[in-house]
Amino acid sequence: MNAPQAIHAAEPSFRQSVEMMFSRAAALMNLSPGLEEKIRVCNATYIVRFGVRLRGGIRTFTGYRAVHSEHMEPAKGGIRYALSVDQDEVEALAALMTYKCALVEAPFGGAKGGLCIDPREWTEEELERITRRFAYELIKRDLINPSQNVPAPDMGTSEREMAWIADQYRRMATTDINARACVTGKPLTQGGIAGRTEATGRGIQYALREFFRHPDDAAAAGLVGDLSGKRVIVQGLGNVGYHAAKFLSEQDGARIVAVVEHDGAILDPDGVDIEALKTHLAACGGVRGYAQGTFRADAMSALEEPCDILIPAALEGAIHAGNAHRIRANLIVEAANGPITAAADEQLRDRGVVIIPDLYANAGGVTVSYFEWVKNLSHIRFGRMERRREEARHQLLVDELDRLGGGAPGEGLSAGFRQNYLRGATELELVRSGLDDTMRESYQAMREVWRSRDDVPDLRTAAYLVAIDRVAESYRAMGL
Ligand SMILES: NC(=O)c1ccc[n+]([C@@H]2O[C@H](COP(=O)([O-])OP(=O)(O)OC[C@H]3O[C@@H](n4cnc5c(N)ncnc54)[C@H](O)[C@@H]3O)[C@@H](O)[C@H]2O)c1
Repeated sequence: MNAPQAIHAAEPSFRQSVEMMFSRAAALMNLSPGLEEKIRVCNATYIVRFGVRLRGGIRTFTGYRAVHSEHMEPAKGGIRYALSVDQDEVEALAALMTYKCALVEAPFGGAKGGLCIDPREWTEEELERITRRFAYELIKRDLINPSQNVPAPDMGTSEREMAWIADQYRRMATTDINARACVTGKPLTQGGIAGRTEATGRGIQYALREFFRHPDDAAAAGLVGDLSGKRVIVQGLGNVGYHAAKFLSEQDGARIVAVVEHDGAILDPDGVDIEALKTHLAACGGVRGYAQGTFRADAMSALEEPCDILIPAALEGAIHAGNAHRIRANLIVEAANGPITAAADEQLRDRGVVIIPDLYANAGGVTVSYFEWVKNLSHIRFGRMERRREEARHQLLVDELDRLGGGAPGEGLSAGFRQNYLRGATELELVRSGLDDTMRESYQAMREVWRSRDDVPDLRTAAYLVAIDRVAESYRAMGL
């Protein structure tokens, strides 16, 4: 993985940037200073250095697991493999997980982990040994545990690493009947759920559809109509960027006019063929050499091309004080975590660019992870099954989802999800409808605050207000 080129040298760190966004919203609330600080700071970060015997001798790696909040347990958040990983980064990402889960009402605290490693340097067999060793360190300290701390994939990791982690946990916690729920984003054969791999990109699609269902919101960005024909630039054709670009171009008629990757950008005003480029990327390790469109070696400058919608889906700090004034998109959807620094955020807002914030935009992953976790804990298939025999257990699962969602039976699930569940939809249909409902409802909650309060300047502040209020309420209710 490339070291990030982002976060402008003169700007605050990623964690400070998240804290600034938090504080901007908190200033509009009546939190006691003590409670505000309690919510803002990261509870604990575990740092481990471990050696693994690999080709060329013993290599030492540094890994992290930050737990930002435990107002609900388990704490939830991905594990990242990248050279950018450090304490500041995992704490920023863990904080975002707290607020994200609160916004989409996934009943979790916030966590994040990472290993400072370039996964491309190692063979699959070596990566398995490194991953199992890292998992061992975290499992020993209950930093991977179905009821306390549940990782998922993030940048540089996928269902493959999650399967190794789940297996490592199963071997170490042999009597834990809920072992499969120790990690989400697993392969289907290992207790995963249909639609998890695509979930974050799918969530971006649902978020954008919901945005364009509100002509006033689109107008605020100077846009009309729906997604059809909109020019889109995507940065990062990994899990999130690929699925978002694929769904938007194949199902909504959007035109992907540029894809920005670590080794350059492909520009094509007629629309990049996402499948073909993805195949090239997988085979060649980059976009250089792709036959269609125009290749540009200065990848970052491609973010500044004119477009309707910019989707940064790679690293934090991609849009910073040094390039924000050159961004020509009307609407930016933060598929990555923290792709816009606090300083750039203000510049863009002053210029009338609308930003759909990370807390909301990329919450599809954790939403479907929540479904997977519940499926693992309930030990029944999630979706179509033999109705009569399973009916009672179905009802139990529906009630349990309601309860975990914070409501009495019948209150916590949206009507669409409940209806699909009870008609015996397939797992994939169920996951997609549950995700769609979540993205719609969370948008409404955020929008309501944005539109109803003069002192709330943008969707990001609104998202933080909703999230902080829910976390504060949880702390107030349980006592500190
Ligand atoms: N995977 C998820 O479910 C999920 C959920 C929520 C948020 N996110 C966030 O989305 C972002 C991407 O995660 P992912 O899972 O898609 O990662 P990934 O590892 O699958 O893909 C990242 C992509 O970005 C590219 N990239 C790396 N450096 C780059 C650079 N300098 N310029 C342009 N492209 C570059 C990589 O080549 C790769 O194609 C991260 O910020 C992550 O935290 C991921």
